[in-house]
Amino acid sequence: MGDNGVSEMFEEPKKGKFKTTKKAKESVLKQKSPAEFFAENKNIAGFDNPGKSLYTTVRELIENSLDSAESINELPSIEISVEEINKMEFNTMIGLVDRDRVDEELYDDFESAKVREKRLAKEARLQEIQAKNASLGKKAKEPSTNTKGPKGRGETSFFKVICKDNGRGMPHDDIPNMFGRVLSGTKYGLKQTRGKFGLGAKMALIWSKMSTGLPIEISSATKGQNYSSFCRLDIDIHQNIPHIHLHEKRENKDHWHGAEIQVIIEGNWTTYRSKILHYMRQMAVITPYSEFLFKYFSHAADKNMTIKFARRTDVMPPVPLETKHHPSAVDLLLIKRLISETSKPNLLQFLQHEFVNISKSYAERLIGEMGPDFSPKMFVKSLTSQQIVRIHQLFRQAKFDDPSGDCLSPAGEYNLRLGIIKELQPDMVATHAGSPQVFEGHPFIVEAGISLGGKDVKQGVNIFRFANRIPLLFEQGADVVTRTASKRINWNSYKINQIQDKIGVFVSIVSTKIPFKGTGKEYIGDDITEISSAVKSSIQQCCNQLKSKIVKKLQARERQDRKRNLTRYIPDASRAVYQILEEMTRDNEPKRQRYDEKDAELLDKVESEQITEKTLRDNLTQHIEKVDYEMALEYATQSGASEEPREDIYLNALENLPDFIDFHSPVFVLRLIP
Ligand SMILES: Nc1ncnc2c1ncn2[C@@H]1O[C@H](COP(=O)(O)OP(=O)(O)OP(=O)(O)O)[C@@H](O)[C@H]1O
Repeated sequence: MGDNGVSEMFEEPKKGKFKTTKKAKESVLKQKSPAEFFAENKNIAGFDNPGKSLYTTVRELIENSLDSAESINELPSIEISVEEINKMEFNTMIGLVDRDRVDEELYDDFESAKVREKRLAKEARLQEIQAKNASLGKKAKEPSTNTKGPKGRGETSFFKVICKDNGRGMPHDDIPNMFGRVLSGTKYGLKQTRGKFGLGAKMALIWSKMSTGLPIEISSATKGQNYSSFCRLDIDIHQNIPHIHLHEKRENKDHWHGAEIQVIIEGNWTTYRSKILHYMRQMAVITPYSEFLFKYFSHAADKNMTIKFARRTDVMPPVPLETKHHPSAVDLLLIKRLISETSKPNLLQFLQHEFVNISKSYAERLIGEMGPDFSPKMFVKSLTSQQIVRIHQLFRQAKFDDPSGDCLSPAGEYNLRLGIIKELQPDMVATHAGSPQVFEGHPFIVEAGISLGGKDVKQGVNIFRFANRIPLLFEQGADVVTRTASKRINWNSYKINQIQDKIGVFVSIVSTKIPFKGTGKEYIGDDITEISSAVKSSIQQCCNQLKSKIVKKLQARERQDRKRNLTRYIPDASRAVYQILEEMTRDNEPKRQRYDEKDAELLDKVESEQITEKTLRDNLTQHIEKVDYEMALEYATQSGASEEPREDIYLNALENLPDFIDFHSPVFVLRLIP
């Protein structure tokens, strides 16, 4: 169709010629703000339903608090409270007068008299059966769901969630945008952080806006600030901008620093209670240097709870460092952005300073390889689109050293072990910290721990997953850790029974980029070979450590059993032998002469009662002791001194000093390795 045709199509139609004149003119193209998009697709950010939304809100607030305290090297102290608000209280809060129902039949939970009668009769019958069963000692059967009360969505529950931390706080003027503009945050650089998307806190606010219509309240103060900021705001979803109700500075007499966020949302405590508590417990495992005070307030006093997760160490992993991009991990768009943001004037300096692992000489070689229209001195901002594509292509094909893991801050084997012992109290535990590795130009470190036994651990494999020190509780089945632990580890070969033993598998992965599937940060896919093989090898390392402990334990038990079994036969054996000896003493003279001297002497001793049944018993006991000792000695000599029972001791430097001093004693040297 020529240009004329197009203009014809959009030409104002002649009056009366077409019926749909206006509609034809209107464009169907619409735009959505990011806030609108996430409000409509809140499930992708972990806000699937009221229960999950309560869980995700708690989680996002805690993770922000941890990021904040750790960023200023402050041992995190976080208080989180969840307070149930019933509908009446909520209505009072928003100034809505509660109204009694008038037209009962209008309601979803309405039950006609006939239906009610039927249900009650059924319930009574069931109760009768249960009472009968109980009197016969049979196990009571759970009542089936269709005998429960009338159908209906039930009373909605609202919750006030407050999270207070001792972190860095926020600059007064930034607060509205940090909480009222979707996709804004301070964690976008190339750095290991829990937060990444600039979305979590805003989603809590969007959910509060959708479910209760109430604003979020933020109090915050930075270190040394003589005032604290208070901000009450909600979000203009269509424009994706904060809508500020109140933003003021207040006195900060106690010189407090940190943030306190309060949000009132719809939720469901009953269905997500255990998830929230599991999350807290796992967070306590991976951050034993933090203290958490979790409080739940309900109208039913017996549901109230206060749980304190105490700090067990003052040693915190170092603050992760921001790093530059690795040339093999950048795409075209990113190269263009780096070019527009760089302060370096020419191509040589740009390559050398905006990427890791490109030295000056390597940059020169790369530029030579790019072709004749490139030169080291050329103005980087004058590069054409084609030239940028050429750089990108070369980055893809050229060889670069792997990025180092220096910018990462793993939990540390010591902390992981401490966390596992503190929270699970297992019978056995082994931990392993892998060395830094790389996927798609991003460094990552895998640490693992395997525990056997312990409290609140089910039989079989119990997976505990952590990514950038966040516990991951959902979508476990597809996660790389679950897949590896359940499909690629031959537990039997480590003398571990996958079905009967209570196995705890802890895997913590840290990276500048965690390849989460989706924005909900629920699981890491199983499709990155480098990560899945690092996970497998870390678990295997732990299993190997456990195997030698298990084998020793089994051998010790075997020894004990063998000794016990032999000892059990001593009385019978000595009695039987003694009876035979006694009988032989009664033999007549000619028969006796056939015995050799030694045997005759023995029989004399039995006759004169120098040897009794007790003598035999004592000698046999002594012999078993001796054999047992000799066998243990033989095992120790065969397996060598290195196989002697050993326990690893973990020492952690109070400060992150690399130049440790060796401690010398006449019999050992203690060397600390960073
Ligand atoms: N407790 C807090 N203390 C200090 N700053 C905070 C706190 N909570 C939020 N912020 C600031 O607000 C910003 C936005 O937080 P938000 O939770 O929306 O996103 P994020 O944490 O950056 O990323 P993600 O969506 O992945 O969690 C953060 O980047 C941080 O700078």
